[in-house]
This record gives sequence, C-alpha cells and structure tokens, in this order.
Amino acid sequence: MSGTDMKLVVVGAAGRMGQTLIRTIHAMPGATVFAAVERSGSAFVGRDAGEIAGLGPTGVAITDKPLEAFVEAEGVLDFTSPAASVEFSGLAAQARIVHVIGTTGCSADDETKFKAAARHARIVKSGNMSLGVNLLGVLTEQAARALGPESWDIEILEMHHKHKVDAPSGTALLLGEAAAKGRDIGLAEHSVRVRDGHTGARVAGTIGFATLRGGSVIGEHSVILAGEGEQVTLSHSATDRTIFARGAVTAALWARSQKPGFYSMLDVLGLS
Ligand SMILES: NC(=O)C1=CN([C@@H]2O[C@H](COP(=O)(O)OP(=O)(O)OC[C@H]3O[C@@H](n4cnc5c(N)ncnc54)[C@H](OP(=O)(O)O)[C@@H]3O)[C@@H](O)[C@H]2O)C=CC1
Ligand SMILES: O=C(O)C1=N[C@H](C(=O)O)C[C@H](O)C1
Repeated sequence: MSGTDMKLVVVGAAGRMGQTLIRTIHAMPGATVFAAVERSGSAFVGRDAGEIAGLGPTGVAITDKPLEAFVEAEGVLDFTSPAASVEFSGLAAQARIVHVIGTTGCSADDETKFKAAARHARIVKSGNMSLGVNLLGVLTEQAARALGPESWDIEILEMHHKHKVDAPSGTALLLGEAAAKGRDIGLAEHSVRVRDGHTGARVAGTIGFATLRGGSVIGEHSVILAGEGEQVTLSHSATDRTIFARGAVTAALWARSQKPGFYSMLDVLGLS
C-alpha cells in the first residue's frame, strides 16, 4: 500500500460482490481496503474481511458501524440492497466522500434520494460496472437509431443465477434505456416487462423484456433486433464477477477528483 492509495470501504463485504471487491482491490494498484461493513447482527461482524474473501488475514475486521468508517475513508463500494444503498448514500453525503452504487432493483423514490445525496457525495451508479456492457449500451443505442420501429422489434433477454432477487436485471434496464434513447422515446411508456396468456399481437415500437433464472449464471444479456426475414443480436456474457469489481474501483478512482454530483459508468469510461 502507498500513502496515496484511495481508502475504500466495502459495504456488504461478505456478499458475492463484496468478497470479489475485497480480492480485486487487493490486486489493483491505487486503492486499499480501509474498512469492511456488514449489517448489525450479521455473523460476519468481527471476522477478518480478507479471510472471508479467501485471501487470508488482512487485518481488516468487518464492522457494523458504517459512519465511523466513512468519515475516515475516501470512498464506498456498495453492492447490497436498495434500502441499504439509500442509507449508505446519506452517510456518504455526511462524510463528503465517493459512493459507487452497483445495487440494482432500486425504485424511482430511491433514485430521488440518491440524487439528493449527490449534492454532497460524488455518486457513480450503474446497473452494470463492466466495460463490455457499457460498450454494448452504446452499440444498442446506435442500432436502435439505425433500425426503426416500423420494421424492427427490440427484445431484451437476460439470464442470472438462482439467488438474484430483482427482475428485469439492472443491465437489462440499462440496455432498454439505451434502445429507448436511440429511438428518442421514453422506456417507461414503451416497455413490456411481462407476457403471459392471450397477449394479443406485439405492439410496434415497444421494447420487450424476458427474464431467466437458474444455477450459477453470472450474467447473460442479449438485445435482439428482429426484422422481416433477418435478426441482429448484440450480446454480452459475464464469466467472472471481477469485471464488475474492477469497474467499481475504476469508478471510485475517477470520482475522487470530481465535484459532488450524480454520475454513470458512461461518464467514467468517457462513453457519454
Ligand atoms: N452493477 C453491477 O455491475 C452489479 C450489480 N450487482 C448487484 O449488487 C447487489 C448485490 O449482489 P450480490 O453480491 O450478488 O448479493 P449478495 O446477497 O451476495 O450480497 C449482498 C450483501 O450485502 C449485505 N447487506 C444487505 N444489507 C446491508 C446493510 N444494511 N448493511 C450492510 N450490509 C448489508 C448482505 O448481507 P445479508 O446477507 O445479511 O443481507 C450481503 O452480504 C444486487 O443488487 C446485484 O444485482 C451485482 C453484480 C454486478
Ligand atoms: O445480481 C447479479 O448477479 C448481477 N446484477 C446486475 C444486474 O442486475 O444487471 C449486473 C450483473 O448482471 C450481475
């Protein structure tokens, strides 16, 4: 560790992404795990975060006191739950630090609270922190703009592991927003999130979503543009959660020198 390394707090440190973040920060230059947080009452509180993540002891004991950690740190990496992320954004604002939010399934009300916290915190939020998916979003916007709604239907298909609790995935919604932007329409008014029974024929110009869950799938996403007699499919496969963790650390390092505000991975990657 060097004196200029960014001091990061990993919240939800014992979760799938939390453990991946602890290992990734350990392997990346420029950042260090300053603290690790789990909820009060969790069996992981007091245990060494490095040991939980499979690194061996690192001297960072998991705490249930986030604010005490935040005020001494420079950034928070947060892949937890919507309610927890809303709470952490308020604490990050109090501490005037960077808050990287990867949590998905957040409501419109949650988003309003994140934007309020971003008056004091530097928040980067994205449904997918990987370079590949953010590039896929740019390509989706271009394809949707080029292939108009009269002749081309857009469907977004995703599959994740059996433990995932929200649907459609944050990534599927990010891709839907990109397609809607390409067509200059609002996603909320044009999306079809579920189909069941006698649905009637497809309404032109809608953006459909389909969700699959099972096994240990890390994340599969396809944007299908279906025309008359031909089909274009843009897709991304995640085979290792490190892609999300690396993106989150990159976002924290980028946000360190930004003003308070609400940013996306497109800003971080220079793709906006
Ligand atoms: N944007 C992106 O690139 C990615 C986003 N995600 C998203 O990240 C989120 C987490 O995913 P995943 O790691 O698989 O989930 P896990 O359930 O494995 O991990 C979440 C962790 O957060 C903890 N947690 C929940 N509430 C609190 C709290 N108030 N204080 C401290 N810790 C808390 C949980 O503890 P407990 O078990 O006790 O509840 C758990 O340890 C999901 O929303 C997922 O969709 C995932 C991958 C990539
Ligand atoms: O819950 C997950 O695992 C993932 N969630 C994110 C999403 O909802 O898109 C990102 C990634 O696909 C993994």
